[in-house]
Amino acid sequence: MTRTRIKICGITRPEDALCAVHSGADAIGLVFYPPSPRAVSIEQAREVASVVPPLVTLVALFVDATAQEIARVLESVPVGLIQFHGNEDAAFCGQFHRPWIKAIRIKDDLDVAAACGAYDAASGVLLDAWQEGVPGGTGKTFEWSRAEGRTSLPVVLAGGLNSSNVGSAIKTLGPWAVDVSGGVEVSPGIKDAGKIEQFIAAVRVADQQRAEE
Ligand SMILES: O=C(O)c1ccccc1NCC(=O)[C@H](O)[C@H](O)COP(=O)(O)O
Repeated sequence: MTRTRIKICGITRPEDALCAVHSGADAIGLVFYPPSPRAVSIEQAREVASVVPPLVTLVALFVDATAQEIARVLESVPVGLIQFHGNEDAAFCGQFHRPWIKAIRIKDDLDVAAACGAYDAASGVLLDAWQEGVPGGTGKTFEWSRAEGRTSLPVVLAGGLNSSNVGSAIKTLGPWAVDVSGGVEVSPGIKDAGKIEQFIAAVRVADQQRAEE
């Protein structure tokens, strides 16, 4: 049975990281983008990292940060994967000797195959909703079928997911992983244990249904 991997993004507190991990999350996302209400400092990130056990991936998310800013985080925080969420090109993303994924925001007129193809050296692409002036964490979905068969890279599906819609998202696209932030929150950056558990349970139900098809 394919087990859809689960990333809980925008974690700011160790207790939320622990809750996500104990509920079955595979990855914890830390937002290093100061304008975000979910942004963490290096100190906060280290506190979160200190409770994350081995074999759970800590993902550091940047939006058009400088190479120096990114290097400073990588020196201090045990980051397993970098998520680039801005206008970074593939050469920039590849310079940190760390696995990385690139967020592709699905605007109406976007050629999804070409946009993903520009990052074929990535470990995967994170497909997210597009909203003018908001680089991520929008709480919005996009038309998942638009991404069907458009890339051979592993797909991390994001954007407006929650326990009610993640099952149909998995059924439509069969992504390698799903990513959620707002759908498991009480308020930006503060996660809800019950919502995390429900989200992960919904992913497992969808996995089971796919296996039985
Ligand atoms: O979460 C943020 O505030 C954020 C800000 C700027 C760029 C990216 C951001 N989050 C990226 C994520 O990985 C989110 O999980 C993804 O966009 C989905 O968010 P949501 O729609 O709230 O589930």
